Amino acid sequence: MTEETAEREPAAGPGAVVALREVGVRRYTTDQVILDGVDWTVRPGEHWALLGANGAGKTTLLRLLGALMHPTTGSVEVLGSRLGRVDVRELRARIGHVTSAQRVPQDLDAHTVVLTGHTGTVQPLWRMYDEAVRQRAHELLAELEIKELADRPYGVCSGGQRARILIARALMADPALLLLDEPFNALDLPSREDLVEAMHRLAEGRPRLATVTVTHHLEELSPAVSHALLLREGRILTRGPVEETLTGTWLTACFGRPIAVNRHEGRWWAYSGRQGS
Ligand SMILES: Nc1ncnc2c1ncn2[C@@H]1O[C@H](COP(=O)(O)OP(=O)(O)OP(=O)(O)O)[C@@H](O)[C@H]1O
Repeated sequence: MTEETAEREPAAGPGAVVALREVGVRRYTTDQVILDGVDWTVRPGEHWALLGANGAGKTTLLRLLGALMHPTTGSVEVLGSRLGRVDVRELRARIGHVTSAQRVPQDLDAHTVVLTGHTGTVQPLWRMYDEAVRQRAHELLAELEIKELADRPYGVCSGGQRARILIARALMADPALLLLDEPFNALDLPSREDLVEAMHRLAEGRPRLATVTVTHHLEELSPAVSHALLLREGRILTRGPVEETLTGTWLTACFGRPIAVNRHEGRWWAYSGRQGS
């Protein structure tokens, strides 16, 4: 099995949330190839898991989707706008991007952090938040089941609570595309399960929302995850419906060691046997 087994992507057609064609990213300083030949379409209502070993290019791919960088070669279309031909600030405002790189003043309370999602700012712009906007922030906290955190400083919230606050913040713009870069990082088991459940509910309540989640662990995927893209050394190994892509064979190829995969009631788990056993 080689990279060439990733068949060519059919034309995206109108209405695609994301359409990447022959995308390459290269570092000019070192000439390092970070992404190469990436063809990918995400459609409304699809929920993608983005998997690959450390350094495979997952975060870079997510940054392209978030209009935070441009490709070196190929074309990136997000929400109908082609990068390079559009005001990226306007485009970014329509994309929800949850990443640990998000700067959040630690003394802001959770409700205010969510409000900053309305303006896409680090600090609150109070004159921009009317009663309806404030109410919406409360509703999103309630939807993520953290309404009791409204007045709590972000800095004292736990990792799982922060993840949900940042998701609520990202949803303030009512995005058609939600990007999540390792949202489960460092969560304990109950927090992980709460977040998996929250992601599931979110998907069910928003039939046209598309999501892309970078993760290292299949256990973190909600039953709503419909598709997966597996990256290896900057190239797509395989992409498509989870039934076809989240298999022991593909994950073994992706991570370079034997991996067995199981699924039960929509949830996944994976483990690696001893080499050669
Ligand atoms: N700004 C940069 N300057 C130099 N190299 C970079 C830069 N950004 C990414 N890279 C390199 O590109 C490769 C892919 O990085 P990326 O962060 O996209 O991988 P990843 O799959 O998200 O990894 P991880 O699972 O470890 O987070 C790595 O080798 C990384 O060192």
